[in-house]
Amino acid sequence: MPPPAPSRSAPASLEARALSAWFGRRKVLDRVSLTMPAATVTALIGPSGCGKSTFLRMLNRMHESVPSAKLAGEVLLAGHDIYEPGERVTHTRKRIGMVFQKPNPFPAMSIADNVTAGLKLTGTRVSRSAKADLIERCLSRAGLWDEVKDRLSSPGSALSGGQQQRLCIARSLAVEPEVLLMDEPCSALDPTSTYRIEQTIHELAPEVTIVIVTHNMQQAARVSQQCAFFLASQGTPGVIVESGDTNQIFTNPGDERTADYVNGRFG
Ligand SMILES: Nc1ncnc2c1ncn2[C@@H]1O[C@H](COP(=O)(O)OP(=O)(O)OP(=O)(O)O)[C@@H](O)[C@H]1O
Repeated sequence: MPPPAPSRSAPASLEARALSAWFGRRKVLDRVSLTMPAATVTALIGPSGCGKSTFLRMLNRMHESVPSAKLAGEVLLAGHDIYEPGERVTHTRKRIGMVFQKPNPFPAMSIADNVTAGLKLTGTRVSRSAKADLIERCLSRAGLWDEVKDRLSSPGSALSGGQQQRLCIARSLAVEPEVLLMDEPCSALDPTSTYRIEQTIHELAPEVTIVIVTHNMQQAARVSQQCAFFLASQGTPGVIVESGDTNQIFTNPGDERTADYVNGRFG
């Protein structure tokens, strides 16, 4: 059994207000607004190139790390704009974690050290005695503890792709984020590993607000409570055509383009 220590952070709401994005002079998103309620899973869906990843990367200030990138608009985390002057990027990234498409554990670092790797980067102090508990708790929350508890000092590279992705989730959880962003976290994984990650998302959802980009419509339907459909038609910047309850988006969407996309008629 994992240690009983509860999560120190509570899930927070996230709200994008009129977010626009540019790469150089090219505008790729136009005034996109979306509320992502606390403790829910929001799936971002839409054809390739419509701006889903760019939108996701603006939610924790990763977009601005691209030299040519610009943005306008606001992102409210629990009501406060993360882009307000004086807001520190490291503080935002601690509160809003990210899991990428390709699992990226530190290959030579042990499984245990991978879990705690983010603590130093974000300036989070944990006593030596609390560290072991934290490692067990995060690996348990990421659904990996039972598979690795007897080999915590093995390198991260010794794990399968799906296990590596769950290790990355554990690493994100170690700094107790209030929101977890996931950019196609299963696209490099086999169906069994995908199923295991989806289970992990289900288990985490009450404790962490999750926003996930996925190309897999079945996955969006399985894991999310809310869905936003992005589209960029004929070279115009991406917009959200429709967002709302996942069940409604899949069974009774309000826009014909949404119906065509979720039914596989394009994209
Ligand atoms: N670093 C970059 N420099 C220049 N243009 C970029 C960069 N990253 C993305 N773009 C462009 O911005 C637009 C949106 O890309 P983005 O990756 O956000 O779309 P997406 O919907 O996530 O696509 P996919 O589903 O294929 O991952 C695309 O036209 C893309 O070519």
